[in-house]
Amino acid sequence: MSNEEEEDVNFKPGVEISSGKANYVVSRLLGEGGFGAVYLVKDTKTNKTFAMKVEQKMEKRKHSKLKMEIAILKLVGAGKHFTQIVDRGKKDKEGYFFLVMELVGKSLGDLKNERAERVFSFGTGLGVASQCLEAVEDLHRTGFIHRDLKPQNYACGLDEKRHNIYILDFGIARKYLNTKNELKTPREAVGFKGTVRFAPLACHRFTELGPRDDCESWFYLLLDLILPRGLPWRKMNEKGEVLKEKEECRKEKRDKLFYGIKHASELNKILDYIDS
Ligand SMILES: Nc1ncnc2c1ncn2[C@@H]1O[C@H](COP(=O)(O)OP(=O)(O)OP(=O)(O)O)[C@@H](O)[C@H]1O
Repeated sequence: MSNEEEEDVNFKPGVEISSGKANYVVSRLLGEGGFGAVYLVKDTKTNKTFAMKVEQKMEKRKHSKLKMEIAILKLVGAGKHFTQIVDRGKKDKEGYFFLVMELVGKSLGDLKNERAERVFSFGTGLGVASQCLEAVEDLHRTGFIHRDLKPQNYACGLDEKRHNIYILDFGIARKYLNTKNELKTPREAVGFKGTVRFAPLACHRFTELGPRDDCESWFYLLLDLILPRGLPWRKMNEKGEVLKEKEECRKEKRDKLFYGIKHASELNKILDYIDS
């Protein structure tokens, strides 16, 4: 494969992309991830704005993240916590896939960081997190787990949908049910996937994840939104060190985990419930 083929798609503002359905013009880059980029685009006929996620086609990449996202968004259908698919396509000559979807607003991570105290109030955090959990529940019903829940992968809607929370980025989601709706046989060893700060214990231990592990990441997300001092392992990068801290926070460091917030006993119960 030539270097040229491996170069990432890099759209400048003004670039036009046409599909069988519509013509889109790129306004600006919204964000970049490991496998592609998301652009703000406008339908040139209707002037409506959307988000376009673009992924470079690569022979060496066995599984397209974008195809996975499209498959999941199709499965969940009109779920209120999922961005609706507007259009999708493949550009064989230019070598990329694209997905045009409903445009959403800022991520929970960005909204939290914009606050002076870099934290939501307990009430806001709880309200937001309960919508985040609803979204995961809807996803689990389709037989998939997300495996990378974090404030950066949730966003608020726009305008009249500004109080609605959307779940984003299904690039490392995995099917946990087989065609008979039974749990798939767990693999013996699994590579670390996801984000160290929000990873469940099972991920650190290289074992197969299931729906409960998404719930564990969701619980870390809830704490991240409301803890004035952040998660106890927020400054650690080394996976082994983070695992040790997460384990200790189950035992002698429980108080440290919930330091500075009310309703610690209820939060304790939620963590025990997830762990059991
Ligand atoms: N529908 C959307 N509307 C507005 N912004 C979006 C939308 N989807 C994604 N974004 C933004 O684009 C950025 C990248 O999105 P996303 O995380 O889905 O991409 P990714 O390539 O899968 O990233 P990663 O490699 O981190 O998993 C994020 O900042 C996200 O907030």
